Amino acid sequence: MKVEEYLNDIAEREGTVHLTLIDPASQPPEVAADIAKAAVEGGTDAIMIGGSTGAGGLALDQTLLKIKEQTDVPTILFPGNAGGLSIHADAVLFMSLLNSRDINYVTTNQAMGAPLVYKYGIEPISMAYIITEPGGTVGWVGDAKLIPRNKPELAVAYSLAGKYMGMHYTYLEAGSGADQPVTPATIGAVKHVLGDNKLIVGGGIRDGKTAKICADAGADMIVTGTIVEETEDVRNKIEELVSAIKR
Ligand SMILES: CC(C)=CCC/C(C)=C/CC/C(C)=C/CC/C(C)=C/COP(=O)(O)OP(=O)(O)O
Ligand SMILES: O=P(O)(O)OC[C@@H](O)CO
Ligand SMILES: [Mg+2]
Repeated sequence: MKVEEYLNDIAEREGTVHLTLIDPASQPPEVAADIAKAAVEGGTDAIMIGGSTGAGGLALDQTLLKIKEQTDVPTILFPGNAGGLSIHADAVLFMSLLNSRDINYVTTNQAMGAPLVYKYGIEPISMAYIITEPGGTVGWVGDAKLIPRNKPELAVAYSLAGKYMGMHYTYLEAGSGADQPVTPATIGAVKHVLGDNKLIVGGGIRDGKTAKICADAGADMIVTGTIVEETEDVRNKIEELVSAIKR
């Protein structure tokens, strides 16, 4: 089964998908694999691998290989640029940062990376990537014209544009480690216009209660990264998040 189908199927059956984001630059491959294994035991549906700085090359390949030794859920690349691709991944969130001012993040990295995706046989999942305030490192690196927190209509406009350009997924990002996630009002307004297209929400989600607010507002998939890196008991934390968002 394709990864996209696998995720959509879980979203339909269980209400919401949980994705664990691992930054290959944050820990050695063995440690990343231990985190991934505990996350899968806690009920996460797939592992996303990426980072906005220094997340490519050998560390990326080795992190993927170790994770694949320890887990059997799909591995999905979340590349900061064309260097964030690896032959060892199952799929890639093939995204355009729609509200970037920098053409590199709108189409150039995609063009430079596309031949590798083709050659390696990685499944591309087309995605509109939209960054809201506060935006964090990824907002800065991606030179995003950040959507104000209290302007759902701007997030709606970009999301609709992505849908009309044929992108299957939309990702509303508040930035890794954000003090607060995207507002429920923005999530709800975007999901309303997306209809069956899948909505991913991430950035600043640290507990089950917050994850549930995002899921109830309309998120089909919830991404958590920082909290997984920071917590002592990964399995327990993922269980908390997963049980809050699944029916
Ligand atoms: C499709 C291809 C080949 C490339 C896409 C290139 C684009 C559009 C990138 C968007 C901008 C960008 C820098 C995205 C990075 C996404 C990401 C992995 C963010 C989260 O990383 P963390 O490592 O959790 O956060 P920090 O970077 O803050 O550590
Ligand atoms: O690290 P956190 O805050 O969980 O954010 C995850 C993801 O949305 C970052 O791209
Ligand atoms: Mg990082």
